[in-house]
Amino acid sequence: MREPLLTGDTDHYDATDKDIDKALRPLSFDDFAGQEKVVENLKVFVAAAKRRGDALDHVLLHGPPGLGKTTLSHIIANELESGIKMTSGPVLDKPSDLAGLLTNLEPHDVLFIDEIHRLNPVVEEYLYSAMEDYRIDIMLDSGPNARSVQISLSPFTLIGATTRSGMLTAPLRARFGISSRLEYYDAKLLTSIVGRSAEILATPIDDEAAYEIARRSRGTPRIANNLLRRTRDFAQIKGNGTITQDIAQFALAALDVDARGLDDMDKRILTTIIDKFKGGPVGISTIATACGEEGETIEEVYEPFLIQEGYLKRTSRGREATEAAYEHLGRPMPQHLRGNSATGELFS
Ligand SMILES: Nc1ncnc2c1ncn2[C@@H]1O[C@H](COP(=O)(O)OP(=O)(O)OP(=O)(O)O)[C@@H](O)[C@H]1O
Ligand SMILES: [Mg+2]
Repeated sequence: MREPLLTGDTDHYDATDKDIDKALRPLSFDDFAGQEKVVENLKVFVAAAKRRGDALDHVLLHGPPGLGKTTLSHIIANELESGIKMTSGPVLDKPSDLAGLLTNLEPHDVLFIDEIHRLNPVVEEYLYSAMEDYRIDIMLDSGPNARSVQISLSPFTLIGATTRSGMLTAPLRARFGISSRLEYYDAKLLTSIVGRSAEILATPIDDEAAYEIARRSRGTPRIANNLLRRTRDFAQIKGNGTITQDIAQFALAALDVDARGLDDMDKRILTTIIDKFKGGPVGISTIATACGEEGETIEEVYEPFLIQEGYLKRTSRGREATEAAYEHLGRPMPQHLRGNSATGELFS
């Protein structure tokens, strides 16, 4: 089976791939390409907190997968010269799991909670006082002996990461003093990321090849790095080790990544809407069933890019394929769909 380029974290890689991942991860703000506004602001907040001797305010990082949320969290901890403890929403089953983590934090440490939109509501409740007052109330015993004790915590920074900021509850969102949205990277930035990664991997790569990989990476550094690793395999087996443009094009075609960076699932989503649902509008769950993919994954992973690139439109009645989608897939667009007449967008 083809290695999934988009979904999931790095669990499915073998050990060497994990090691490579680690090696490619930027460790300081200066190594981190792009997201200038986010990074500039974070630099100021980190410097100010350090100068005052305070813990950095809580940070929410949101945006599509693979854009650098986890990476930035490590960088923030590094720049704060603090420790970092990592966990994720679904893992924190009970309040005691959270209490265990919180009570082990040193002053100014970072607690990173990935997928924070998937916190158990009971655990989330406990997080409120921890974030606000650096204390938690723990229930000891149960039944008639039940009593609550208050535990003070070290001042700490919670960094929450999510691909679905819309799913965060209002009280939780309100407790983050800093909220940063990561955006897709342009091809130029990704070219420099590919160049840097190739250098770390000691793989020679031509400029055109780096650009070729970059522009087909769905604006996502994780994908750029994955495609680089796979093209490097092709260069070593089919070529002389150097990633040339020819090798890059060959490898990307073999990986089913098309000229605009759309992969198999992207294309499946668009062809489903066009061929099975006359271009839409069609609901996300219907698309999901027809494509054999989770609706949540489509919304989180695929749709944001397809919308940004102008292949897909979100309307009140569902998703619609755009003229660009018809064109890209080589399908004639029905006359009645031209000029948005079917979407009601002209008048909304
Ligand atoms: N700005 C950047 N410069 C260089 N490399 C980057 C940058 N952002 C991300 N990367 C690379 O992309 C990979 C994926 O980034 P990261 O794991 O931080 O994404 P994420 O936003 O946490 O994704 P997910 O939502 O899936 O958890 C990292 O291993 C890192 O090497
Ligand atoms: Mg992550």
